[in-house]
Amino acid sequence: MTNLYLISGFLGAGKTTLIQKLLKEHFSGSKTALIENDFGEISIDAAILRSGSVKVREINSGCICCSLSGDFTKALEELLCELKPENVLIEPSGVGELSDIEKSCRSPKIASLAVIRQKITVVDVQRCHMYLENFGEFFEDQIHCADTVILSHLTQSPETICSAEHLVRTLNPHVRILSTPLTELTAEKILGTSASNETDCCTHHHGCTPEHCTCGSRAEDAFQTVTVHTKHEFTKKELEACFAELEVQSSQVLRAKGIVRGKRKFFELQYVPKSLEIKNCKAEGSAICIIGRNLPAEKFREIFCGE
Ligand SMILES: Nc1nc2c(ncn2[C@@H]2O[C@H](COP(=O)(O)OP(=O)(O)OP(=O)(O)O)[C@@H](O)[C@H]2O)c(=O)[nH]1
Repeated sequence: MTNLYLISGFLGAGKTTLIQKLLKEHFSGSKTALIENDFGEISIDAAILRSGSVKVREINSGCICCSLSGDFTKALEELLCELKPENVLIEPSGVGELSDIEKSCRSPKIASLAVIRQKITVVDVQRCHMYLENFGEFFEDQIHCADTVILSHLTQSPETICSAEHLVRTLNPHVRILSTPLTELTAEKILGTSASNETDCCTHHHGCTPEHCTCGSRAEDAFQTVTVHTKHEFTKKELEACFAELEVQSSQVLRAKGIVRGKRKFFELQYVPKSLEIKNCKAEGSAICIIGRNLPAEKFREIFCGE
């Protein structure tokens, strides 16, 4: 039996960061595969994770369990049959519903090949109240169905951490909450106690089965993505100025990420509201994916010298 680990969390919460840590510290010596689903035209996460050594299968656009439910179950089944991995890590898009992914993983075909070991949800303590208020249906489901919640972006005051913990507890009284910074948590601590039991933990039902799911249209109705392809060679300063302008043009950007060209190198861009990270990057790329509502696509193309 292959072990399945579901890693969910809202946009920008820290899923990929957690997966990178687990791959390095726990799964490196084992046959481990990763299924990635970015909400957008291209998968930035897959490009970043592929620059390591792990086998990555990506499913783009929409939500893996929903509009592409058949594709997801098929991709997972193929992967299980072809590779026979010991472990598969599944990262749904930030607007994927954990309950739906779980249902797909418990479908008869998959259940005969693999078993869910852990359902982990990463929760950004700085933004969780805002996300619950504005995107409750996606956010609640991810917490409600988790075995373990890892709190992220813990740089704020202890009160913020306490109120995030309280919010999580209200949505899922029995969940295990880890509130130590990710850098100080061991992989064993994260994966150690398998709280996952074989009963259907999730009482939230919205009438979808993996085969006939309507959630994809919900995610696609609620969120818009704009992908800007750009061959421009940026400096860090220029990129900072571009994102400052992006915030002027739209207050409804929830997430942006991309890989763009710099002078003789590539930059990985990670943006969540009010925070931009620019890192040197091994993977090559020339696109930025922006997620939010009522996005001015043309303005964004102008800002990033898009094609
Ligand atoms: N300060 C801080 N930054 C973090 C933490 N976790 C992740 N980040 C940063 O937040 C950004 C988004 O992190 P990702 O790991 O890509 O988030 P994600 O949940 O995979 O994002 P999507 O899949 O795009 O929704 C990156 O710049 C990370 O370096 C954390 O605990 N603290």
